[in-house]
Amino acid sequence: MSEEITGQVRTYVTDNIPITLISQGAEAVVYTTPIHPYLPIDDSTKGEKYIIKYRPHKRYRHPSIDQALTKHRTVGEARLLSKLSQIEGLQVPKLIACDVYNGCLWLEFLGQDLPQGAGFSNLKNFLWMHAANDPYSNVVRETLLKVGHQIGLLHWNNYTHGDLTSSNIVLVRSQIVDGWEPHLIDFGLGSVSSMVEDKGVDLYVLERAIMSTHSEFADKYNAWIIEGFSNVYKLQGKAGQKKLDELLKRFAEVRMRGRKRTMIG
Ligand SMILES: Nc1ncnc2c1ncn2[C@@H]1O[C@H](COP(=O)(O)OP(=O)(O)OP(=O)(O)O)[C@@H](O)[C@H]1O
Repeated sequence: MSEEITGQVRTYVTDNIPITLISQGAEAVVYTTPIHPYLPIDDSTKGEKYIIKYRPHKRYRHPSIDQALTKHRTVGEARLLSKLSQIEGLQVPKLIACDVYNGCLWLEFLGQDLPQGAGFSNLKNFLWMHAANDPYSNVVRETLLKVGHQIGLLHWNNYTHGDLTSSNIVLVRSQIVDGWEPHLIDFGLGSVSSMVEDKGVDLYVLERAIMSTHSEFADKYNAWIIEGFSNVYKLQGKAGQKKLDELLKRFAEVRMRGRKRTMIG
């Protein structure tokens, strides 16, 4: 199946653009390529990597519905990314190109391999790497505060992610200090929303993701994320504090509902 999909992507991007499969998820197939779609191959692009995210056709859907849905989701993600990149301080991949008709997005590649063979630098692997020797180290705390800050900026500006897992938070080594800069990726289910419910669900999804992979340290990790998140709202004065209280209340309600569901099954 993936061979067939890769063949399809090759016809869209042309044969002289090498692509390497890095992920095949429920919605999309993701490749890296060393070629920028518009810039020449010279010193400025040498050694760079770019992402091609492709939404394959779903055979079970009627072709015209499938095409409309693919177009809708590709445009939706591209539009959202370009709006989010205008929010000061919010870190998301840059949108490079968008082939709406064929369902392809070209994005900035973010992240790198973690030291000690700990895998790609998403939040999940980063926490695994630290779990073994120093789970509550300063770098873990600082990084989780920054993760919370990123989500706070997203929510304060009335956007939601829709699939906020620890794999959808990519860490990039800071150029300025000795630390990591979290970036939010995968806005396929993202939306413009001022609803506390949507925001509460985002926070709950991430809390669950951290609990399921790092249960021993999850209370502290989640508290640091919420601390970073809350700081964004508190900076907005009284209005921010009011919104924060409302949001955290709803988050607690979402969590309660989730618990009941788990107990009942
Ligand atoms: N801009 C990026 N930079 C680096 N890696 C990326 C980038 N975008 C996606 N990836 C990699 O590809 C994986 C899948 O991407 P993404 O989550 O956007 O697709 P998806 O099909 O919606 O995934 P899933 O169905 O697994 O949620 C990511 O977990 C990440 O490892």
